[in-house]
Amino acid sequence: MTVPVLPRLRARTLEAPPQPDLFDLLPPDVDPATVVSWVREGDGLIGWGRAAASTDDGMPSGPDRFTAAAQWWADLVEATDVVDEVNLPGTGLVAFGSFAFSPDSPDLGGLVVPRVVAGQRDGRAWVTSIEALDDAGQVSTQAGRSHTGATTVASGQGELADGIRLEPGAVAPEDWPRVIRRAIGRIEAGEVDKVVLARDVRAVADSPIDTVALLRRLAARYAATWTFAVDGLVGATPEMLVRLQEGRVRSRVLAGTVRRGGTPAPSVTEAHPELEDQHTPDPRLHLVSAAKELEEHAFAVRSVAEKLAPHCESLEVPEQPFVLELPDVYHLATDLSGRAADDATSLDLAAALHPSAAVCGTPFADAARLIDELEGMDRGRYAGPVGWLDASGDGDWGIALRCGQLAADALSMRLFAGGGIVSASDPDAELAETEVKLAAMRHALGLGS
Ligand SMILES: C=C(O[C@H]1C=CC=C(C(=O)O)[C@@H]1O)C(=O)O
Repeated sequence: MTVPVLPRLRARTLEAPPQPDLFDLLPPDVDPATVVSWVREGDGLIGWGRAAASTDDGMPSGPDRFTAAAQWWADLVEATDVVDEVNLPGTGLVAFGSFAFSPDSPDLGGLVVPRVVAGQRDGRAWVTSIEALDDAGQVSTQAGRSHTGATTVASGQGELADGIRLEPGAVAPEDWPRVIRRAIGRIEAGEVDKVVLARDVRAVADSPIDTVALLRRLAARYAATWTFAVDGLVGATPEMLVRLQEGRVRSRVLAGTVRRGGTPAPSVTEAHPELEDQHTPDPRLHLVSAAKELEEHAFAVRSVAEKLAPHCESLEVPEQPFVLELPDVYHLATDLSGRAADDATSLDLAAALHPSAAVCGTPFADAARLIDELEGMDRGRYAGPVGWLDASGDGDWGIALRCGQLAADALSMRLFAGGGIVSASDPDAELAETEVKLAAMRHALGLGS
């Protein structure tokens, strides 16, 4: 057995002036492959450089990927000297992470600690520099070369590669309705109640695709989502798997989608009196009244509530969903909140919740098997947890949706989109739903929405 030798780190957090745009702090010569992000409506965390990564230390694979990363983090926290003048969630030592959807994926993901993290929330801002120490407890020469000048305004960034084109992924779009029909057959045969199926599309470029350009475009158009980047996985997710901050637990569950501008059904529920004008061609009407959408949503909420409840002393689960408005789609959404009852970290909670019915299905083991059989691809870290945690265990973990995975040479990117399939699903509408969910990444790549 190889015992990983952890680096000794020193993390120092200082208060800093708030920034109109966190991405402006990225140094002009930043290595885009190291850029990490978790930003929503201007607040959040970004980072660059690499002080440590769980994958550098030989993490075990498969179902152990979360516990192995959690242990690595606990050991690293123990071995790090921290000076924190701000003391908020996200200050001091922070790791960003993303994890594979499936334990069988070759790309299992893990945690990464940047050299510099800049953060802001509610008018307070800070910069944390993280340096490796040598045996004598001095900053090592290599770490000394890291970027700490977080007030440098980045210039010359944000250029998109020319000539980006889209190519079919594992399943061609015209074949997708046939895959959905097979899934519906299996649902009707009683194998599963719901399965979430996803497809990929390849974006190919003539010159490297710039992570920072993608982030800036996503943050500008999808400000109400969490704009993320970890190890080349870049996107803007509207779904918060779990947030743990100062003992408070929250989760935003999404399931049930309609295109903005789609045709509504002519009925309404009491939960949305503002939609009572039945002559308004409002697609939200369809969302709040269609049995298919409500059923799909209820599956997803139940799966999160059941897994969160053992970790909470109280958990509020609203009876009715609300409609979340995004630039391209409306979603049915439910926000759950509670008080933590144990010492589970945000990463432990994310591991307990993954995979939720919003990305897998119910019952989950059968749905996972069906995904494997029908999708014909490895999801990689799409639909897995993505986010950050600090030394106290507080953190945010979203579900990696509306995203793409950059290839190591940055000359191509796999884009992903999926949807929940229940017995009442319409195969052609499901294809259209994946197309509209791909709009975020098409926009980020400068291909229109
Ligand atoms: C699987 C995806 O969306 C999930 C999240 C929100 C709504 C969903 C739906 O309505 O099917 C999906 O469960 C995706 O965006 O790739």
